Amino acid sequence: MDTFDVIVIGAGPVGENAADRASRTGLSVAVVEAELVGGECSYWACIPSKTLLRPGAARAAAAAVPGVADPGPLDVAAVLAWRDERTGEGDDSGQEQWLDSAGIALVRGHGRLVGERTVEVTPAQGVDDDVDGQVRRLTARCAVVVATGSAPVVPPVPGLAEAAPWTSREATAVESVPESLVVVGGGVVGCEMAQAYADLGARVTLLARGTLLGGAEPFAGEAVAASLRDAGVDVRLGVETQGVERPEPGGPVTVTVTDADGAGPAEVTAAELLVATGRRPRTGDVGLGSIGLDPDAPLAVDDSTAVVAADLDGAGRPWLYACGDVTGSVATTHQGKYQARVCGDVVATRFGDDGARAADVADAGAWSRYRATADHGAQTQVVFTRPQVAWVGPTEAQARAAGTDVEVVAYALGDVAGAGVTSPGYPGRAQLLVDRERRVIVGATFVGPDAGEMLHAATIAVVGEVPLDRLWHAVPAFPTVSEVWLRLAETAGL
Ligand SMILES: Cc1cc2nc3c(=O)[nH]c(=O)nc-3n(C[C@H](O)[C@H](O)[C@H](O)COP(=O)(O)OP(=O)(O)OC[C@H]3O[C@@H](n4cnc5c(N)ncnc54)[C@H](O)[C@@H]3O)c2cc1C
Ligand SMILES: NC(=O)c1ccc[n+]([C@@H]2O[C@H](COP(=O)([O-])OP(=O)(O)OC[C@H]3O[C@@H](n4cnc5c(N)ncnc54)[C@H](O)[C@@H]3O)[C@@H](O)[C@H]2O)c1
Repeated sequence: MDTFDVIVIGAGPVGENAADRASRTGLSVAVVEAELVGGECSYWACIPSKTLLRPGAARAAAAAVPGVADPGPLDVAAVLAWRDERTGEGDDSGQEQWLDSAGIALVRGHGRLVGERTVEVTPAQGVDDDVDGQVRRLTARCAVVVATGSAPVVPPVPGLAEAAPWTSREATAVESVPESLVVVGGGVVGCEMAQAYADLGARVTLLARGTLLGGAEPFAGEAVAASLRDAGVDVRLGVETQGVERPEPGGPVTVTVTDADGAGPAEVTAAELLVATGRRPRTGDVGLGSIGLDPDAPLAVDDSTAVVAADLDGAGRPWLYACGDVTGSVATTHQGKYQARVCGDVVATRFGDDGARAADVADAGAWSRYRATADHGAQTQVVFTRPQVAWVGPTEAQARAAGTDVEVVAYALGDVAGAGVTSPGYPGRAQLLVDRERRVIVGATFVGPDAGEMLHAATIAVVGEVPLDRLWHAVPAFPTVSEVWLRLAETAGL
């Protein structure tokens, strides 16, 4: 059967979720996947990177506690073996079985729109495809969801592409750790991989155009830069990459940089080079031109995840949806899956049960399950460096630029009793942004060991718009690091 109610292009974490939710009112759903079911996150991003980072964090936590013997260097082979175990060594048969058990059809191959609600699937390189070298044409009775993710950007620096640099794929899939690594880009991937490779014993140089972690509060990037330097990483801020040379394929690579003020040039030579300069939504080869959309732009969506620029179907309903990295509005698995839950529920309700409940979607309020409202002011992110950096909502600068009069309330994590019994010199800081007019928290940043585990309390406070006076009654347990919430409330005047 080549006709389904819903076709999802891309079976990453986001596409899988959207397909699952869309099938819950009995709609037939197919997902088209060109590589591995589970997407970037499972095999070349979140999961491998976190397994590479966790051993170093565990070692540092143990080493910080008096009386614990020096844990010594990491067992690199064991770390890589654990990474392989967690990523399933590129075997997606478990994910395939899950799709099967959920009643979702998997079509392996490369999907492209060729008109309204029509998707052509062609063989994809290196994939055991279902199209047997043939082109297969799928028709969707109701909706098409694009969840094709994103691809790394390699900037047009002279010699860079020719040097065959690593992107995050090679960095997370490594079989042996190079003696030295130069990382271009001081964002999330650059900082996490600089941390991981320093932990694994490589001599690391991190080249950042500006400061580190530009999307977070400035104090977060400063803390990560200081800690990476303590770990032996050569962190160079405010440098511009001018050129790359690699005379022998696989041989040493030399990067030429200048300071922002033009000083230099200086050269950095290393055994390997990682480019971590951002990602772009994967829209270029999805056939968007066939339906009059710009293939070079992210697929902008409204709060119901309907693609804004797409035409409606004959009954006046949106038929094209998108979620995850491809929208350009989120770049994490958890926010993409949030969009996917909204998308799947919108599609299932709008088109399922013969459309009997379509009005539920049309009339939905901002905080209904049919609107991705948290995308606007409550996106979360955790960076798994040491210290970890975790935040929800806008930074102070972003909040002020949006016209919100915020009070900044900050407290040193090391000054709470729970930190004092965790380890001497416990580092870190918690910061809340309080809307002065409404007396609710609109943003929060935590920097410290395991800071990501403290984030969700803040996310609940932001999404729930919990008044500070009520938050006062949420009593953190003694002696935990989360007692910082009490200290923050006191600092805010309670
Ligand atoms: C190194 C690294 C570490 C990261 N760590 C984290 C983390 O710790 N936490 C976090 O939340 N996020 C993390 N991210 C971000 C996270 O990986 C992405 O946000 C997430 O993978 C997006 O999911 P997605 O389903 O939108 O896209 P993807 O995971 O990219 O999946 C898209 C899928 O679509 C398929 N596809 C694309 N085009 C087609 C086509 N035309 N036809 C058929 N199939 C197609 C692809 O093969 C792929 O399987 C990390 C990213 C990187 C690079
Ligand atoms: N823990 C997590 O949630 C996690 C981990 C890794 C990646 N991710 C996601 O993956 C996405 C991609 O990560 P990323 O680090 O590649 O992107 P990023 O946008 O976080 O950082 C890119 C960095 O590269 C710099 N840059 C851009 N062009 C440059 C150039 N020509 N020369 C030097 N520097 C340049 C930018 O100034 C920026 O600092 C992120 O948006 C992030 O959300 C998430």
